[in-house]
Amino acid sequence: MPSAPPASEHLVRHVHKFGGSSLADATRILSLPPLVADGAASTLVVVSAMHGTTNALVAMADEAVAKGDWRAAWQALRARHLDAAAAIAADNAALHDALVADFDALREDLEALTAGDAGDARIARVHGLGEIASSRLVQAALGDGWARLDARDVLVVHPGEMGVGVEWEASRTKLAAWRATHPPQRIVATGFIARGRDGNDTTLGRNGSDYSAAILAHLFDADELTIWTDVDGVLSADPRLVPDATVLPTMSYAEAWELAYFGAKVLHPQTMAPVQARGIPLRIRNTLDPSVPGTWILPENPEGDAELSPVKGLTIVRDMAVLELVGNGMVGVPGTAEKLFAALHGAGVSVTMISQGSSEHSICCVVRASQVEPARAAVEQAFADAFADGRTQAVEVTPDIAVLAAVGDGMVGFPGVAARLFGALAQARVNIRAIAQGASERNISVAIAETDATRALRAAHSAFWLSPQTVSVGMIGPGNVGRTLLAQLAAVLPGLRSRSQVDLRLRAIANSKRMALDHFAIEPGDAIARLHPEGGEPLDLDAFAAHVRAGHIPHALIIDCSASDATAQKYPGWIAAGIHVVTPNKHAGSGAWTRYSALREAQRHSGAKFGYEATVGAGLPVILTLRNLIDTGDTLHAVDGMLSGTLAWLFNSYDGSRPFSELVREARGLGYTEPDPRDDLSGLDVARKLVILAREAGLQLSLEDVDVESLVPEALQDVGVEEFLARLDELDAPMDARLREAQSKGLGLRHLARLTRDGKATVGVVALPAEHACRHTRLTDNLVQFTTDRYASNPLVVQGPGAGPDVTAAGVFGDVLAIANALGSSEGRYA
Ligand SMILES: NC(=O)C1=CN([C@@H]2O[C@H](COP(=O)(O)OP(=O)(O)OC[C@H]3O[C@@H](n4cnc5c(N)ncnc54)[C@H](O)[C@@H]3O)[C@@H](O)[C@H]2O)C=CC1
Ligand SMILES: N[C@@H](CC=O)C(=O)O
Repeated sequence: MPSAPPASEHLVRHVHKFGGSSLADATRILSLPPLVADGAASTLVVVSAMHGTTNALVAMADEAVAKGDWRAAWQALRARHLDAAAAIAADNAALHDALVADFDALREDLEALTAGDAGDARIARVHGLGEIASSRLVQAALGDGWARLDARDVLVVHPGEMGVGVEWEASRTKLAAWRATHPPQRIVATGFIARGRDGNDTTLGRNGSDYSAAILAHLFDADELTIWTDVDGVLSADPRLVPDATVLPTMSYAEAWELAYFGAKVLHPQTMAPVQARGIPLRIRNTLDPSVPGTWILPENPEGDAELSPVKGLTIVRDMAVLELVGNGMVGVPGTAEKLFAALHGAGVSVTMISQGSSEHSICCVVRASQVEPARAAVEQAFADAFADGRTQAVEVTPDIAVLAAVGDGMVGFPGVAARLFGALAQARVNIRAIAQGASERNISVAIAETDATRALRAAHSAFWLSPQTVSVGMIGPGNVGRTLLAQLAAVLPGLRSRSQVDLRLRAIANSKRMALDHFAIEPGDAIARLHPEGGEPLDLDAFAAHVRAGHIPHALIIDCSASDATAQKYPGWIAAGIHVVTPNKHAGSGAWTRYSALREAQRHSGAKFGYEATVGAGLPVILTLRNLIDTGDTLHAVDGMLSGTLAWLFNSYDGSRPFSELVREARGLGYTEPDPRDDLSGLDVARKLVILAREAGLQLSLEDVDVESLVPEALQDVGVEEFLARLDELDAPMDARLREAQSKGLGLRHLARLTRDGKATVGVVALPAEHACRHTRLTDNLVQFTTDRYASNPLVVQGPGAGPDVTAAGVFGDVLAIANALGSSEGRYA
């Protein structure tokens, strides 16, 4: 850690550092000036090499040392820089000449390497040429009034065990000398390169420009350091692995250090120390979108920050191995740990994680896979005596390990963080091999099998960053009901998210032919467009379900708004896999008993819910009412009434003034009928509802047990839907005769259903007197009477609109919300 200077000098106010991605070509370089024109009177810009340049230079140096051919690569790199110079400042001959001289010097170094005249300084000079060249380009792009600082003239460093260390006093002296010959002005400085104590060229190590910028910010006593990159800031996890990773608005130096050390790529791990020593705020911003606020890295997290999540970020380090020293004779013996770690130190092995149970029977540590064999050999040698006399038994190595680290200042003194992490890993079936948490409580690390790494990271991330009521939703069947439900979701979801923890993410949509899957979320209002024309991909219900059941989202739910038996076939499997299912589709509830029992059995095992309230009475609470009666110990004697919205509307409207067929067409147009209206007219739809209610009441009823009167003439039973609709008027004469006969007796027609406790079920048209309750219904009203022990002489009645896209979609939505609400914990988000 550098020491703070005696007094604050503020030689520059603001240091900006641009990485290779911000310097990819002349266009990007020309876009930098506005980013540094922030009003600061004194500014220092630190640059990396142009994108890909350092890799090219390293490859050239390797090629030269191997006496291979580096000339074509040299030529290409030179041309790239001269082209960029021409694009940035065509008439700047000095810039052109300086670059030509740089590349001539590079060629001389490469020739020397080829000739066998190697040496670290020469190699470092080759590696660092990219920063020399890019600093010239950036200086030209920034225009007049910018001096160029070759960091080798100022920075003095030495190699150390923890990486390159800075010779602060020597560097300050050199800076003072440099400043004496350079009037105060704005400066462009090279990143990455420096001088060693011996005066030779050296570098700060790969990706060391962040570190350069932090050192220069410290030396110039800057007020602020901005590191410009190509991402929006520091993310809560690697977004390539965790699609829901979010940009962290703030973090502390300590958190940033832990995250960088444990593999977060956005910062070089050594960057923090120089800025921390002076408390210089560090900000990560995106050159591609400067409007994004980015991430502030500050001495302390702002107050209230931990309420967002006690864990700031999660990282995964792969290619690790667990090394465990096991021995009965180690218990209570002082010095064992010292001996073990001294042996590892002696072998140059870096230890990432240490864990020892209080029994002291074994000490376990995690090391890089590439170092595990030297580590094993060193430990075996150090404990040779203990092995010989049996005090230690084995050095066990478990390969293919990854370390998952959860980092956050907010974990300090916050109960339940470890429980949440371990709970999430357990739920994702990730076995933990070793655990380490320092007394700082800022980092919990777990060693897991490398094959579990991505799953573990996603599960842990969702546990800390997503609401426990985040649900990955897939919707099948955007027809009358489905389309209306999408509109309801579009209207309600934004408010729902802001006033509750329920976070429904529509991630998949399918019709009978195609499906569209989205990693994040589809706006409900855009969902249908995603399928048209020929959008998405061919429908595959298994792939659809697998996508909905994303590992990184806590819960999954499929809404089936089709009338398809094929989709209903899938419910038991989906429910067994933990996917909740909500549907107005009656096939599963009323279909084959074996499938129905399989579905219920799957529910018992997985705990996933099956919401099918809308299958009876659309949005009315019919199933809920019956379930409450049964669950509270009542006994059902009978259910009877009107269970078809379509037939209710037809018989409420049919007075002989218009043909029956015309009314059927109108009911279809209003979205009351089933996709095939014969399902209504044949009584099948009502029979399905009776079966659903019977099963809910504990009766093993099936469709074939229901005595159904059909209104569909035999000749129309087996034709296609279109032909049936074309020949609808064949219904008119028989219906007309029936109506007239009823009217002649002062009666009116109604479609009724009845189920009794002995399993007798009937469905059909009945002529009723004017005083009958079913004659006092309106439009699509369903009227369902439950006669029970408690409601014996005066049945409990549920009445109201029983068909139509609006009320049905609302019934489906109600089921979805009931499930999502039940997923929440009563303890609050992170309590
Ligand atoms: N309309 C209403 O008032 C009520 C309807 N229901 C039920 O709601 C469901 C939907 O009814 P509507 O929206 O009127 O039907 P619809 O015919 O307008 O829409 C059905 C949708 O399902 C899709 N689909 C059909 N077969 C499919 C398959 N094999 N795989 C995937 N998708 C498939 C179609 O592409 C279409 O998007 C039906 O099960 C119906 O019984 C339940 C209560 C009331
Ligand atoms: N077609 C059905 C719709 C609801 O289940 C009806 O009319 O009742």
